Amino acid sequence: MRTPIDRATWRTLLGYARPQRPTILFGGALVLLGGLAAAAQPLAAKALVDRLGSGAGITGLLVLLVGLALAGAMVAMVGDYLLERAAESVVLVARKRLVRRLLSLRVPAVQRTEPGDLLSRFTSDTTLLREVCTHALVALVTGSVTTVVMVVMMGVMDLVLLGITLAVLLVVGLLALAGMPMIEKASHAAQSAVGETGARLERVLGAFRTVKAAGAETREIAAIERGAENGWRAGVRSARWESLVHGSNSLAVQASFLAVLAMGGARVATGAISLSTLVAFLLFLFYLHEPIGQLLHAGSRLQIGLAAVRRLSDVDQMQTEPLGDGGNEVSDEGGTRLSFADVRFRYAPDRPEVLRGVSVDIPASGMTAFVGPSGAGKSTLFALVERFHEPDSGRIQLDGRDLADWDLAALRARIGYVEQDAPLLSGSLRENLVYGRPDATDEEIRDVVAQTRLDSLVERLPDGLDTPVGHRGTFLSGGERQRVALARALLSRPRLMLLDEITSQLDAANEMAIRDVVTTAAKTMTVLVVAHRLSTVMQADRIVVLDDGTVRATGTHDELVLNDPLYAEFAATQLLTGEHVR
Ligand SMILES: Nc1ncnc2c1ncn2[C@@H]1O[C@H](COP(=O)(O)OP(=O)(O)OP(=O)(O)O)[C@@H](O)[C@H]1O
Repeated sequence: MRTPIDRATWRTLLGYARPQRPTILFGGALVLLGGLAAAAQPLAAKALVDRLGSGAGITGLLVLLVGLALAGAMVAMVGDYLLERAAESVVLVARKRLVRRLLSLRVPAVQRTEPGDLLSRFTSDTTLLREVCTHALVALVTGSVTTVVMVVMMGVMDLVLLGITLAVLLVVGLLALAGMPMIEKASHAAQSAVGETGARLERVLGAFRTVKAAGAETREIAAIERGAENGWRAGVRSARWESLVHGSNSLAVQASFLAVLAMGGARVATGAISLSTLVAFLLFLFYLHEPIGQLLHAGSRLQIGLAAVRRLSDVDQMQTEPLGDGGNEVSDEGGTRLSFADVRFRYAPDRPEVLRGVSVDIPASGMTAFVGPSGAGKSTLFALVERFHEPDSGRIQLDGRDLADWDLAALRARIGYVEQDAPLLSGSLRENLVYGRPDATDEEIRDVVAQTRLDSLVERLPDGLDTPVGHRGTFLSGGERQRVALARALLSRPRLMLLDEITSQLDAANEMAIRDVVTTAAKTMTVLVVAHRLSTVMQADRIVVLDDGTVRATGTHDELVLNDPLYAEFAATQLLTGEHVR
């Protein structure tokens, strides 16, 4: 039963093939020509038998037969190459389209997915389009045309024998039609299982040390094997239906061959048809095997392709945003004003409200520290400024303009963001440093490396700045990662700097140095820090105390200690320090 979704899937499938239309049409025409050349062979054979009977010369005909066979094969070969080429191009276009789509996804959309599953769509599902968009589509056309031509020829030979043939073929056709949707369903299940296994594997490799430390290898292997077995089962189910559909072709041709042989023999005996007609008819029947096989194969491949298109189209349904276009915009314009007015936000409708009416104005210069208990919503505020998420209500304004009115790339280009845990990207230290500003000069790099006290690390590394940092920066210590992340943000010279607990893993000497760097930075840009250390908090020009999604108080450390007993207690008991609260 075809539904509108199926039609949409079909349209998408054809959309993948559309850019390759000229090559597919030309290649398909050549393949069709090759097929027709093969179809003409029985006619030449019939003439040969007739001439043999009448004792006439057959050399010319033989040359024609050989010529036909050779020309047909050559033309089909070129056509095949063109289709293969188009097939590769289809995969390339599908991958380019998908990668643009994936990188355009909004943060919450990606957070709801499993990266491993998205990866399998890129690597595995696009490959399945290869054959489907070209060979299968062409085979559908060439198979149909060749079948029709052959059937007409066979009708010209003898209508009775054609009637017998068609009756047998009808049975096969019905069988095949019944099997097709099953192939699509099983193939979709097989691909989904590949995605699930990929996701599970990504989970393990992403937290490999945790898996090892927990001794969970055997459990994880079992889970991944179960997923792989599910994929195998679905693949076997698909293979079963495919063999049934393909096998029915041989069955049909053989059954009709026998029926035509018996009936044809009787008709030759009664003189209703000549022997050469029977031979030609049987040859047609024999050749018919090929286009029908093509049709059935194309049909089943198309089902597999439709399943892949469905999985690729899932990504099209996910929320996207405009792409960033380069890196940070270096600015010497100074800081930027930021204000939150009654901002409310929850991560999902079924989640509790994280921000419950946050209002605060942050002037264009100096350092503002956000403090508060774990889960108060500090990092969430930063995520809203970066527009990773949109507030449910209220307004956030940058330089007096609603964030929603900013061009997203321009907005993010003004912000330097060092997230909690400071994850790095695999690649060299240099690549990580210039990630937000690929055009940074060596001198600028040297400068931030010195500021963030990374120079001694660079000296120690075997290839200096060009030493790889490992997946997510695992070759570096937590404190080094934090300093690299800060250096990266500083190099971008943003107007607004968001620093989320960037000193949590630093020793006292490094922390002091970094604090000085941040204080200096706060002279030329707006710096917002989430801080758990009293020393950082005391350095701030103003402190915003967040508690349970609301602003409890704002002021300097001294003001707050005097006016807000809860802050005083919090500073004394919860901020990490050896220092005493004045
Ligand atoms: N992506 C997310 N999806 C759903 N809930 C989330 C998500 N991120 C954070 N939360 C929840 O939102 C609340 C606020 O988290 P947030 O990270 O903003 O707190 P925080 O004040 O920065 O805490 P910490 O000091 O521990 O970093 C927490 O209860 C957290 O569980």
